[in-house]
Amino acid sequence: MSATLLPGQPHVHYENSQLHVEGCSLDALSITHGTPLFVYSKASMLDALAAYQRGFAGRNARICYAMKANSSLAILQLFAKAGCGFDIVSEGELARVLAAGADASKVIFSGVGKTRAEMACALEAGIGCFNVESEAEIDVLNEVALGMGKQAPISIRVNPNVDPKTHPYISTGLKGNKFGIAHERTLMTYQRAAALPGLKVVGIDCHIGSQITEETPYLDAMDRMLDLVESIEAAGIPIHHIDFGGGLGINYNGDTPPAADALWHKLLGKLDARGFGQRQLMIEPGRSLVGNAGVCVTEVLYMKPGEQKNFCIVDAAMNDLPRPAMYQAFHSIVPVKQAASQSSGAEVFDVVGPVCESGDWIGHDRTLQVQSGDKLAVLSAGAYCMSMSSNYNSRPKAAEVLVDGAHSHLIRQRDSFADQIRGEKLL
Ligand SMILES: Cc1ncc(COP(=O)(O)O)c(C=O)c1O
Ligand SMILES: N[C@@H](CCCC[NH3+])C(=O)O
Repeated sequence: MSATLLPGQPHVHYENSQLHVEGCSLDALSITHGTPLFVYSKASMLDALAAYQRGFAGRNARICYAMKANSSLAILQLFAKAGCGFDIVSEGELARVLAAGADASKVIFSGVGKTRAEMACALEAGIGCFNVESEAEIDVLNEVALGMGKQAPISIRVNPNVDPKTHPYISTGLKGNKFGIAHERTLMTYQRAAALPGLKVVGIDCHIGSQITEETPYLDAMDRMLDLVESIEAAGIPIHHIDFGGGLGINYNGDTPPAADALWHKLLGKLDARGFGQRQLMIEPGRSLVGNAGVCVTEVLYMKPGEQKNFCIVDAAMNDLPRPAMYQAFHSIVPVKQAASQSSGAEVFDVVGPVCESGDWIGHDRTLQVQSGDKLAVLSAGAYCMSMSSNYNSRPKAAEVLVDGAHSHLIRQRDSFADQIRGEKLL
């Protein structure tokens, strides 16, 4: 018996040439549940969480899982049971975390466009904090809270103008981004918010971007945040918690982000040095908790040799895995069964889906030894894949399985076509 680990995927390995997630064979799971199929490792998610927990040992810290990365109920339940709070960005996300058993007081609500209805719903549920993103939102939240006879707990999300050195679509902490309140306007905005009777200032927040693989942007952002906390407190407004957002990257293609515990060791050093070491901390990690825990299994439908390109057409598509089309993102693609001879017969293919768009690709120029009927696994598909999937081309959303050791649990069935047309009316 031979076990071969895959880089960056601690719970995905070949055993006797068959790809496994923990103790479950992906070939067997895809025979039972069909393809495309998302398969997640519970141990991988809990290990990723443990790295943050180690980093915060002995500190007053709360890990609020940014559920937009993967909002499957069973995954939310797993993090809720592990003691996490949640970072949400819509009423729909609030409904999901509450359905999964989350403690509302550990929920924080981010996003630049919260509606009055969403604010009211979150106030009614008793969430822990609104991360307010504009001066206009401050006034609306104050009005909504007063109308309900409540006070809304708030942090102001600061845009620290730090370059996270990531894809421009997932950078959020630069002046040109729509997120947060400009660093220079932060103090006056706190002073305004603190004077409003419907609001209670509890913290400060930032989130500078996603898939960050360097520590410098975090260290710079922390300096800027602590400067602000000092000036806000000097103006007589106490800041009970510091929320430092999420954004830590994962290994997709040889990326080497810092480990969560090592990064936080450095950041806590900064907090300690400036006397903020005992302040309550919050973070909002998404991708780094779930990204490397998931794979998407897909079956090869057709091999299509061409004059300029060879295509390997699979049954997963941009509606299941939108990241390549949206950000030219790279996901490793590996066979579910390793061929007897690794080198002979391998060719270079574009791996593409059935959707009617030239942008429907999963991998460009991949060297594979495949034929129709074979299965492939798209790696690092735990974050921003299922949660960004759609029914484009009226394709059903894929099923999802959570693996726990040798056990597998179907946590979401493939959509039915009846589900897709429910709620629509013929004229
Ligand atoms: C406000 C906020 N918090 C947290 C996250 C989670 O980011 P990531 O999945 O990169 O950790 C995001 C997404 O970038 C976000 O917009
Ligand atoms: N959807 C992005 C991350 C967005 C983070 C949310 N602000 C991705 O797949 O990389």
